[in-house]
Amino acid sequence: MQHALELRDLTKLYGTRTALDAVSLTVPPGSVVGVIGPNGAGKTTTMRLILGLIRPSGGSATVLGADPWRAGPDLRRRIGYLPGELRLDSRSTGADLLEHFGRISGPVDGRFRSELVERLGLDPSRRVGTLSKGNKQKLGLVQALMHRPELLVLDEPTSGLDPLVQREFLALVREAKAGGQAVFLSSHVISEVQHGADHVAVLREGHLVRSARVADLRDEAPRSVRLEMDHPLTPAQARALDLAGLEILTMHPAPGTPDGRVVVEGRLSGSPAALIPLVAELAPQDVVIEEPDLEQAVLGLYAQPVPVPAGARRGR
Ligand SMILES: Nc1ncnc2c1ncn2[C@@H]1O[C@H](COP(=O)(O)OP(=O)(O)OP(=O)(O)O)[C@@H](O)[C@H]1O
Repeated sequence: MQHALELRDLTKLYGTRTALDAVSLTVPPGSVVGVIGPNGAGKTTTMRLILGLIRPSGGSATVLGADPWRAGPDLRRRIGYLPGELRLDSRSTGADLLEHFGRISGPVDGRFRSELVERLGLDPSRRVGTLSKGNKQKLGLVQALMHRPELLVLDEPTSGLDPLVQREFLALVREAKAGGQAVFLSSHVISEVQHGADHVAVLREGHLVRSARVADLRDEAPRSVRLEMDHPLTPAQARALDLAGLEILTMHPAPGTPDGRVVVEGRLSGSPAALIPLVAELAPQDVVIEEPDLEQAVLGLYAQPVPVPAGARRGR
């Protein structure tokens, strides 16, 4: 199957500063890849390279089988792009702008455009200059989605949107995916990537520090565990729990329990399968095993040392 998007050792230098260093990544049709990373990680640079707005210093981006730097408007029409900073003519109404973008990226199915406007709650009769940040963002999303492009490139798509509209956006992403469209989105919001993407790419200082299925990253993420017991753990019991992957962080008397209950708090790495029978044997009064904390897993990647640069290549 041909990938909708294929980055191979993609590198971008601004002067001597390496904004992106040998990043390789693929996005098959009908899938959603979320790229996440701290400020300045290279997310926007990657998107601008995919759009052919800037030229790579090394490596390549292949977008729907073409080189975006050399391709013309025909390729552009097959992509829906939401830039991080929308620059729109403030005197035009939303409807005028959608007409205008439709002429460039069309053909546009008018009924689908109206559906998007309605689902995102956009008032297209208002002049852009009078719209709030979130309402401008809705306009940007409608123009990116309305021609049902084969590839969607969305830079921080939910920025400024209220939670209900965010939810609608995630539903639209799921529908796009089900219809075979490929989606490449950037986000600072880990939960958005968790709920919207199949695959996550973590960028840091221009390096791809992790590329994994969201489900795999989630399985590896730590979970908080809390046991409430009527006796403290013996050293042998603590060792057994440790061997099952539970790092015990605290063990203290439970507040508000005069009968001497003890609360054990710990962090579990990996699956709880080995832990559960041990916990059952301890017969605790209460057990809480939290959902895996993807945010902790990703923030951990932000903090790790960046690999030694592979050596950015100039020229093509
Ligand atoms: N036109 C430019 N000239 C020089 N340096 C640039 C330019 N654009 C980006 N950079 C630098 O490239 C690096 C990557 O920037 P980029 O905007 O791609 O990051 P980002 O991940 O999108 O960050 P943010 O989350 O803050 O939007 C940064 O160090 C940035 O300062």
